[in-house]
Amino acid sequence: MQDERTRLAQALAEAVAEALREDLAQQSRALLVVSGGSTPVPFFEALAGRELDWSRVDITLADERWVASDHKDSNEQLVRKHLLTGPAAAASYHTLTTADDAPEAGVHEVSERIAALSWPASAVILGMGGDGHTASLFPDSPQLEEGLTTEAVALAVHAPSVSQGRISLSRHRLIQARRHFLHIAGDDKRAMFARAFGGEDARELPIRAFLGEAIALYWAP
Ligand SMILES: O=C1O[C@H](COP(=O)(O)O)[C@@H](O)[C@H](O)[C@H]1O
Repeated sequence: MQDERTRLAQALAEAVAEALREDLAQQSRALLVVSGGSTPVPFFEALAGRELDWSRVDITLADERWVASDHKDSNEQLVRKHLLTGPAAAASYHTLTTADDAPEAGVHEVSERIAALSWPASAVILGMGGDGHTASLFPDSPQLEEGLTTEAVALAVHAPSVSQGRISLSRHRLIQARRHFLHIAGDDKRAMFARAFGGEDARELPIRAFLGEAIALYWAP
């Protein structure tokens, strides 16, 4: 099982590295949007070693927990530890947090920072939680409707199912990419993906809001 996840991570890393190389041949900078959580670690490690001109790559996250960057739940910490190493250490990372106490206070500054990057992104890699959430667009969040419909770059998010406030890029912003990938692992995620694929209501399973786009599924047991 672990071998299959490692192979999957390597295949995804090669596809994303190739996307970045292709775009960097045509433009001065390329943007990569990655997800947090636990699934991306082997992908980050595989991608970090790929040879390309990382000094012209900007990296940001699809979503972040509103915690300090050295907090164990910080997605940024995950990126710094597992992706911004080796050749990829030359990339520029753009944080989704500020020094403010709450995401509502920081969302404007974050949105301006992220809007200034080279959109459309070369690649957006989404994850999916066991409840069908993606980025921080949670089915039980009062901000879900806003996240699915706003044309703003990002929004502050709270949900009963998660303890920390969050910031998430909006659906509108996340679909602004040349390539989309969905990276998931495990039989429970496959079953959730099949359920999502078989229905339409993104308010029930937010990942559905991205399945109408061309999205490459990377799954391993
Ligand atoms: O909370 C989050 O969850 C999803 C899925 O994470 P995983 O650990 O089940 O892979 C992730 O895509 C998102 O970025 C993260 O903040």
